[in-house]
Amino acid sequence: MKLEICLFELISEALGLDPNHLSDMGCADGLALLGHYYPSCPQPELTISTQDHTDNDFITILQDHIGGLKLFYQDQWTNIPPTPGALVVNAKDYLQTPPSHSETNFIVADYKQQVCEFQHKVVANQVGPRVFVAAFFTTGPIETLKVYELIIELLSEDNPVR
Ligand SMILES: O=C(O)CCC(=O)C(=O)O
Ligand SMILES: [Fe+2]
Repeated sequence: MKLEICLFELISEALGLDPNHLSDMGCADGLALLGHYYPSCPQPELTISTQDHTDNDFITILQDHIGGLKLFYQDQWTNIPPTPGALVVNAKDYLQTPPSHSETNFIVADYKQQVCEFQHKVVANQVGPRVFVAAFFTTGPIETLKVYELIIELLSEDNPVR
């Protein structure tokens, strides 16, 4: 099974949906790849980070064996520790990675409680270069008139549309 299909199955199940729900919606239909090269930096403390941002996609899959990725969580910037051989799954709106679970690099937040804007950035590092390919699951580059609607199964009186 392809990794992205497996991930969207796990996310669907964690949200209490049918395992195929997110794939059937088309979340895995578009893939954009971006090569990243962060050179080693002799004085990281004098260097600004990348712009903080959220990814405009369903999920992003990253690898990080060096460190530098920071996530804005509970009003503070938190390091995402590098884990050789692991994949970091970064998600906009559907997921969240609480620091207490970050060693797993993949944790599903309660969509019903919180739909989060997932701000993150990358800071400079003395170690490097940090080189990898980021995989963005997005239908942005595909010409389509498809409209992604709310997942009504996740809405209730306690969790209305915000
Ligand atoms: O380099 C990283 O760890 C993250 C890169 C990133 O945030 C992005 O490509 O959107
Ligand atoms: Fe990003």
